[in-house]
Amino acid sequence: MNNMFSKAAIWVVIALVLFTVFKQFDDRGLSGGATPIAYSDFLDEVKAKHIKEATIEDRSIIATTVDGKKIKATVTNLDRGLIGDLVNNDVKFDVKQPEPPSFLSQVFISWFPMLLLIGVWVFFMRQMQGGGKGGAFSFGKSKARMLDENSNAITFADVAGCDEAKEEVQELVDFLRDPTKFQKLGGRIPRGVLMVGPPGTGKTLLARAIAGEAKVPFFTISGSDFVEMFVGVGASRVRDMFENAKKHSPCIIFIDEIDAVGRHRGAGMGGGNDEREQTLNQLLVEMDGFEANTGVIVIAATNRADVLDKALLRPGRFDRQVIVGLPDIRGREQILYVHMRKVPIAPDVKADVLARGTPGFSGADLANLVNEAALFAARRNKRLVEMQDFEDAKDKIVMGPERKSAVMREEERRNTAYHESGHAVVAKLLPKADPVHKVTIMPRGFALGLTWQLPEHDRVNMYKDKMLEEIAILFAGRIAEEVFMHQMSTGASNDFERATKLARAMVTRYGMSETLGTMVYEDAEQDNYFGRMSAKTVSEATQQKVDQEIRSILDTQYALSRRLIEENKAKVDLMANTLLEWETIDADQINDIMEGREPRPPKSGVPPRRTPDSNSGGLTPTAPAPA
Ligand SMILES: Nc1ncnc2c1ncn2[C@@H]1O[C@H](COP(=O)(O)OP(=O)(O)OP(=O)(O)O)[C@@H](O)[C@H]1O
Ligand SMILES: [Zn+2]
Repeated sequence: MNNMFSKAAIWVVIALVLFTVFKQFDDRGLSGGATPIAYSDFLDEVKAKHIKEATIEDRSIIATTVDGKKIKATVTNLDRGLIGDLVNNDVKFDVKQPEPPSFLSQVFISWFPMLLLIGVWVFFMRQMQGGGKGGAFSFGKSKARMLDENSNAITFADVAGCDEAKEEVQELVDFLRDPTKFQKLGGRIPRGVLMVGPPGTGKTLLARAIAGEAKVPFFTISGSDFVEMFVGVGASRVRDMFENAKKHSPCIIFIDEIDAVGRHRGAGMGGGNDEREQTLNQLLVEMDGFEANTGVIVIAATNRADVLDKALLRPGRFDRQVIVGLPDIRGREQILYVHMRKVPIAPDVKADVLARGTPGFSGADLANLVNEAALFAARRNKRLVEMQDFEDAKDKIVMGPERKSAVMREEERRNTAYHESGHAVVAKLLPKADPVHKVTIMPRGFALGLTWQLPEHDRVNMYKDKMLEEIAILFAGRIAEEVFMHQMSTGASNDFERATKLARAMVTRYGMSETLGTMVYEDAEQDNYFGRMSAKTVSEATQQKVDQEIRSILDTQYALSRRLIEENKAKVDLMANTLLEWETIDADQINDIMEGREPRPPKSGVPPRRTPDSNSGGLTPTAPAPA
């Protein structure tokens, strides 16, 4: 935007210069070449009879001396004696009417402000319409940078440690390679993919790798480039970018930091940001306007999906999410290998040891680690980068101010490890619970860790026993924290909320309560003009009974869960310590632990697909929508 101001400023300066030049020409002529002197000196000259002739014009008097010099002075009409002096001293003089300003400068003076206004107006109109192609008015042009298929050499081999994400985007590659073939087979292609993950986890890298694998052009732009001070610029940039992309299809448009434009609308009370809203609307319009065969895929990256406008996430827009989380221990090892290829590494360097010592590091941090280590080695005049250099680089990064908050604090990791172990052990012990498939303490979204259970059958009905067990499993995380860490974290609040909802649904919807019977005590919530309200269909007394019943379900399950944790302390402890070491453990290791054996080391490989759930302190299957 500075750009635009400086351009406007240049025009103003040019106009002013022209103006003064005209003015100069005007002043020339008569007085040209005369030496200005003080009025008193002029009077002295007159009295000394040095003046031959004089011309009085408006406020100035121009005179020629006897020796032919030209002088001028400013007169004042206070001096009523001037004419007398001139006559008495034999000066030949003349009085002239002030000359009207020249035609040119007259026009200029009267029209200049008008012209300026018109100029400014045209300027804004042009960029509002986004028509400002080329020339000085290119603000509406897209700022997207294009990498064509030849200059983008990134492939999946450069992206390490996020196999799940790679697997999820493989389909996009297949589509981009040959869109028409894909369509003949009836594949439904997502137009928009949202990559969600913390900073530096390789979202940009992965998007580039998709383009690289498919050998298609890659357009990249940051959400903040759209948000300009002037209304309409962002929208026209979006339009321009899509036009451009369609010409190069099949291709990828990558929008980094989509939250800069995509925050839900009307969030800022009192007007909000019109510009951003317009830009967002334009983006939605463009995405809706794609024909299915356009062959343009829009990939957007954000580290917070929760702040995005819901309209962006609707079908046909960014309806697919790919989670790019922080790498776990295996992932970190692989990322280190990728970056170590670029520097000469001494044989004593152990990537697996480094991976273990860098919990919470993102891909970008690890790339930085290798880089810093190489710098240490260079400063020490070594030919190869040794383990010591890596250790020093790691200390530097961990100690560095920018990393302190991001590297998971040890205390928090321990807490998460016990929390997740609690969920997992109780889930393993309860007969009807779904098998525990994987446990991790890698933070993802808002969750510090996750426990995955895979349902054996598709879930149609939830039976009462199973629901009760589920409540016990939900409680187990917090209980384990209490028992082992003697503290309670906020990570469990979501677990509690879900447990309560489940219990409430059992009593009021599914009629599973013995004391209250099978009557349904709650109407479905209704949407009315004032928002959501549930119609009251039960009496105060019944309502109290309902609350009591919910309370009693929760209490019983809490007690059950607590007993199981207390009786199986050794297992919870072993699992937590295994998690602290490996960060993610799978079904085999979990079984080892439950049978009291030392868990086998993890095998690397692609874990099965999962559904991301970003708002829980641990994922256990959700009940059939107790809204
Ligand atoms: N999974 C990975 N494998 C290899 N290198 C990685 C990986 N993740 C990150 N890196 C390194 O970190 C650098 C920065 O990553 P990138 O810009 O893709 O992160 P990002 O998720 O887009 O971050 P941001 O949210 O800050 O834009 C990459 O250029 C690469 O060198
Ligand atoms: Zn939990």
